[in-house]
Amino acid sequence: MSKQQINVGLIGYGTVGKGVVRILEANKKIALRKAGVPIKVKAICDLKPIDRKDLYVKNFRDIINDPEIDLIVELIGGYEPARTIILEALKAGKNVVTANKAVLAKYWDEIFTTAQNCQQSIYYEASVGGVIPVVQGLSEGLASEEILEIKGILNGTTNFILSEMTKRGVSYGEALKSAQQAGFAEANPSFDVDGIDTANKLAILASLAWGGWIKVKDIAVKGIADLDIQDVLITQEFGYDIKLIGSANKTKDGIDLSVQPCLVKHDHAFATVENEYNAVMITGKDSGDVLFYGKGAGQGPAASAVVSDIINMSEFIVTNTAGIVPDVVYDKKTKIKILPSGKSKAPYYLRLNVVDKPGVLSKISGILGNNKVSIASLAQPDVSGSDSVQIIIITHETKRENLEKALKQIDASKSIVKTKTVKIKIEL
Ligand SMILES: NC(=O)C1=CN([C@@H]2O[C@H](COP(=O)(O)OP(=O)(O)OC[C@H]3O[C@@H](n4cnc5c(N)ncnc54)[C@H](OP(=O)(O)O)[C@@H]3O)[C@@H](O)[C@H]2O)C=CC1
Ligand SMILES: N[C@@H](CC=O)C(=O)O
Repeated sequence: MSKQQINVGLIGYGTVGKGVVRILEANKKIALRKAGVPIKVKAICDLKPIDRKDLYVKNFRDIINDPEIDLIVELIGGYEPARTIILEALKAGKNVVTANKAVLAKYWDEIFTTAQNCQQSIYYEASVGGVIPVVQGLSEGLASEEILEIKGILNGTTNFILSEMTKRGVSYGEALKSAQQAGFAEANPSFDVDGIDTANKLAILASLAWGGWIKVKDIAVKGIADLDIQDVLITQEFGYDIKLIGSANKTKDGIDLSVQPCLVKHDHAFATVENEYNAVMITGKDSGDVLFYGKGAGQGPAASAVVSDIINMSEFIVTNTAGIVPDVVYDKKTKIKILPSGKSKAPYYLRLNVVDKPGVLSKISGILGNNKVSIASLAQPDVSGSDSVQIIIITHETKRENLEKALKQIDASKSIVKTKTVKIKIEL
C-alpha cells in the first residue's frame, strides 16, 4: 500500500532546523502538490529542550528507530555525531537529507557506500551554495558534460565580511560578528574564514564532476583571516575586488584545486556577487560557461534548499523509487589524478610590512628574482610615523611553489625583519 503521509524526523533545531519547520508548515499546500502526500514533522531532537514541546525528543536514536519516520533530516553540523546519525539512519532503512558539507566531504566514501549498500538515498542540496540548486544542476542538469572547470564564491560569511569591509569600511572583526549574528557563520567560524568550508564545498562539487572522491587534503587552502582593510583599499584603487574563490580545474596533468583570496576586476562576474550571495561558474566542454547565483547562507535560503530536498525525496518515497536510482553515481574505483599544489601559475599581489633598514628593498627583490618570481610593479606607500615600510608588489605570472619558496626565504632572512605578509592571487 502506498504512503498516505511522509513523516520527517529532524535532528538539530538551530538556524536552519527552525527555518525548515517554519517553511514546511507555511508551505504545506505547495509541498502536498509537489510530493503528492502531506509532509509532517513528527519529531525534533536537539541538545536542549525547544519551543515545540509536542515534538521534542532528547535522544536522536529514538527518531532513527521510530518505524513511522520515513526520512531523517540531519542539521546539527560538524563531524560527530552527525556521521553516526547519517550512517545509522541509512542502515535503519531511512532516507536522509543533510546540509552538512563538513561530514560529507570527510566521509564521502563511507556515507555513499553505505547509502548504496542499504538502497537508501541521501540528498544534500543545501550543503553547497545555500539555496542555489548547484548540486542538482551539476549532477543532473549537466549530466552529459565533460566538466573542465568549477570556480566559485562558495562561502557566504567570508563574502559578507569582504563586502562589509569594501562597501562600508567596517573592520574584519566587526564584519565577522555581524555575519555570526545573521546566522551565516559555522558554529566554529574559523571553518569559514580559514577557507575550510569553501574547501568542503569544492570537494563535493569536484567529486560530483569527476566521479570518485576528491578529498579536502588535496586542496591547497588559504582563507581571508590575514587580510586587513588596507588590502581592500589598495586593491580597490588598482580596480579590483577581493573574493575568496574555490577553484577546480582539469589540466592535462590532473585536477588543480585551490581555495584562496583572489583579486577580480570590477567588471568580472564575481565582482557583483556581494554580501552572503554565492556564485558558481561551471564550464563544460560543450555547454561552455554556466553561472549559478543566489544566497549561500542564512536561515531562509538554507532551509528552503533543505525543504526542497525533503519534498523531492518524499515524491520518490511515495512512488517507491527512493534509493533505487542512486542520487550520486559514486564509484570508489574511479581514481582521480590531482595536480600537486604549487604547480599552477598566476600573478600575485603581495603586501610586505618590513622594518625599514638600508637595502631592504633590493634584498627582497633579489630573493624574489632568484626564485623566478618577476616583479611587474613595486610601490612603497608612505607609512608615516612608523619605522616599518609597506611594500606592495605585483608579480608577473609565477608558479605558486616558487613564490612560496621566496616568501619563506624572506621570512628566514636575518637582515629583513618582516611584520606581515599578505598574498592574494590575481584572477586573469
Ligand atoms: N546557517 C547557514 O546559513 C547554513 C548552514 N548550513 C549547514 O546546516 C547545518 C546546521 O547549521 P545551523 O543551523 O546554522 O547550525 P546551528 O548551530 O544554528 O544549529 C545546530 C543545532 O543542532 C544542535 N545540536 C548540536 N549537536 C547536537 C546533537 N548531538 N544532538 C542534537 N542536536 C544537536 C545545536 O544545539 P546547541 O546550539 O546547543 O549546540 C543547535 O541547536 C550545518 O551543517 C551547517 O554547515 C548549510 C547552509 C547554510
Ligand atoms: N557558513 C556557511 C553557511 C552555508 O553554507 C557560509 O557562510 O557559507
